[in-house]
Amino acid sequence: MPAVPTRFVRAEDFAAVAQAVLPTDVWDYVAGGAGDERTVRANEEAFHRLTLVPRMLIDVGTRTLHTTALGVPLAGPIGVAPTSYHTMAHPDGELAVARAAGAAGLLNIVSVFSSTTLEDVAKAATGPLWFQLYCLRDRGLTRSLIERAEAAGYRAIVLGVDLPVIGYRDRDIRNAFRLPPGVRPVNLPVGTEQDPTLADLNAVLVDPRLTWQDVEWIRSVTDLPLVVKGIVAPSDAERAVQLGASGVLVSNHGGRQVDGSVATMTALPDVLDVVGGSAEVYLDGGVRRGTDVLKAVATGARVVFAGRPVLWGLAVDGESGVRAVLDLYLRELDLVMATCGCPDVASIGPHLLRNP
Ligand SMILES: Cc1cc2nc3c(=O)[nH]c(=O)nc-3n(C[C@H](O)[C@H](O)[C@H](O)COP(=O)(O)O)c2cc1C
Ligand SMILES: CC(C)CC(=O)C(=O)O
Repeated sequence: MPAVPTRFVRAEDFAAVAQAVLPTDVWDYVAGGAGDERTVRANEEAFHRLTLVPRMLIDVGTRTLHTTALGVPLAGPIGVAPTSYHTMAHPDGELAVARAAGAAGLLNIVSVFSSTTLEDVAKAATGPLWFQLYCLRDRGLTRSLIERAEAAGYRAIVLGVDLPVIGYRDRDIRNAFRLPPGVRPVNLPVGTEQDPTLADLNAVLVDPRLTWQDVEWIRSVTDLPLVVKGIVAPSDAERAVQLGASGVLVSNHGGRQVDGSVATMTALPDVLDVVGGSAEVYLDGGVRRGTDVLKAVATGARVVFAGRPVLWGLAVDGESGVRAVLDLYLRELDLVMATCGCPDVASIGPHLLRNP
């Protein structure tokens, strides 16, 4: 692994520099959440509340972080959460993120609201990709996106179910946030002439009438494995798995949808109790440190994902900035595994948690 540049010793060191280089409204869009941003903070605080009980005198001379997600080999149990419109943060946008994730050997979930076509992202990628879909009002278009993702080599469909509408985001409302010039949802047939707010643009495209029947429909139109993203209720997780989901991504959208929503690390154990035996369970929200990754994996998450930190790295230095952020997670995880007595991911378990 490359040496850590001393200026950036933790993922959050990238945030301050990203804030300085991004226009204020773009920074607010990335950093912000719904309402008072209590859930944005709660996601991180839930990690802080969990304490570890490291184990000693276990041979950790040879360590591996390798794991799999739905059979896909990965260099570690940390991946890139889907986030929209990467060219807002850096001109190389999604291509830089795909190259960095591929070089690190980590899973990259690409948003349907990418500012580079899903085909171009797939061409640039050297590692595994999953495609995150919102079900659109136009079902023909929704289906064609799934077919395009299949043809381009994406290995799973990640259906986002927590965004029937964009949440009440104070910062974006104050800024009347619009996409910057030249940044467009290029996977979708949206004209370049309009200039609506992001929330209005979204309302035209995404279907707020989505129900479980539509999950069944999406399941039926693809052979790719289905992951349902945006679930915190165990009963929702159960239903998703009953309808054929291979994985559940426990997420509150980084606190961007429902202020006051339960923190994802608080929700995770209950979801695992219900579906942990029959599906893979992933988590995102507030993962900032290798210790956070360890705590989520110890609780039972297969892979965890980072959203904002990847955008910080992208804004700071394109592909190498993203690579540096991902390497920090891997480096921190490697060291915390060693110091907790875990030579591999399989040996990370609930015995490491004080109050699992
Ligand atoms: C700027 C931004 C854009 C996002 N866009 C999407 C998106 O297009 N699709 C999606 O499923 N989730 C989206 N998310 C949510 C992330 O996938 C993820 O759930 C969240 O960022 C994880 O929390 P973290 O940022 O604390 O790591 C977005 C998040 C941010 C910060
Ligand atoms: C374009 C938006 C719907 C992307 C998103 O999910 C978000 O901003 O949280």
